[in-house]
Amino acid sequence: MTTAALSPDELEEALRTHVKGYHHQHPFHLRMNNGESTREEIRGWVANRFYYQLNIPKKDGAILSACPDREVRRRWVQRIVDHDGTTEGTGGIEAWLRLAEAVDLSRDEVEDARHLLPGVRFAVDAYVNFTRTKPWVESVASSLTELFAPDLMTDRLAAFERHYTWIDPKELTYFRTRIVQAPRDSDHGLEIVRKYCTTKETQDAAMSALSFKCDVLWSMLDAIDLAYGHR
Ligand SMILES: O=C(O)c1cc(C(=O)O)c2c(n1)C(=O)C(=O)c1cc(C(=O)O)[nH]c1-2
Repeated sequence: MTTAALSPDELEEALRTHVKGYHHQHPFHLRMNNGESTREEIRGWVANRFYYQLNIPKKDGAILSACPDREVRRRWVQRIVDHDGTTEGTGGIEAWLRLAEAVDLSRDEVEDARHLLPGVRFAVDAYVNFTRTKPWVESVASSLTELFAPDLMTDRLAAFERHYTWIDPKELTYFRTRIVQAPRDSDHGLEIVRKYCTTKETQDAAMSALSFKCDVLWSMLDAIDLAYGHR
């Protein structure tokens, strides 16, 4: 650890090294992208990931409520619109439910959380609680796992189209949309962290926030792997 504050470019570089703890390397994802997942594993993953999707707008609402910067709020609010949609049948959560139907889960069984694993619930709740209790810039830093998401989603989309042909490819809209939205979101998050984290203390906090978030995503997959993984 250095003692002096980093320049914005050095900080960005340090944040990007967190890719080494990102969940694209989790054995469950490696198998999924290799075409080795069973239908049961895919269904278990889709049903459980729904709880993450459902909670993203709540954590973005927590960030908005703590953010004093009007210009940031004007842009950040778009994330809630992206996930919740503006009318019935629109938005990311709806797209995820359509993915669930495409893997032969009913909307009911996904929405009533009957498949939700305790470990996934704890991990997702920890993320929302983090954003409710930590300084808003740290919460923004925690969202920067999105820097690494597009590559994983691009690989996932290709893997689904190639290996899991039992899933209607037109119901993979969620991933196609996020591949476009995530870079826009992470650019904004990065801009905020570069601007506000100018001391060693705030930079260390941003780094810890991003590690914490990598752990949230990793823990979700640990729980899913333990429950559904065929090894
Ligand atoms: O499927 C994935 O691997 C993945 C990862 C992440 C991420 O890295 O945080 C997000 C998403 N998906 C996602 O769909 C999403 O909407 C999202 C929002 C956020 C966030 O922290 O604000 N991360 C992610």
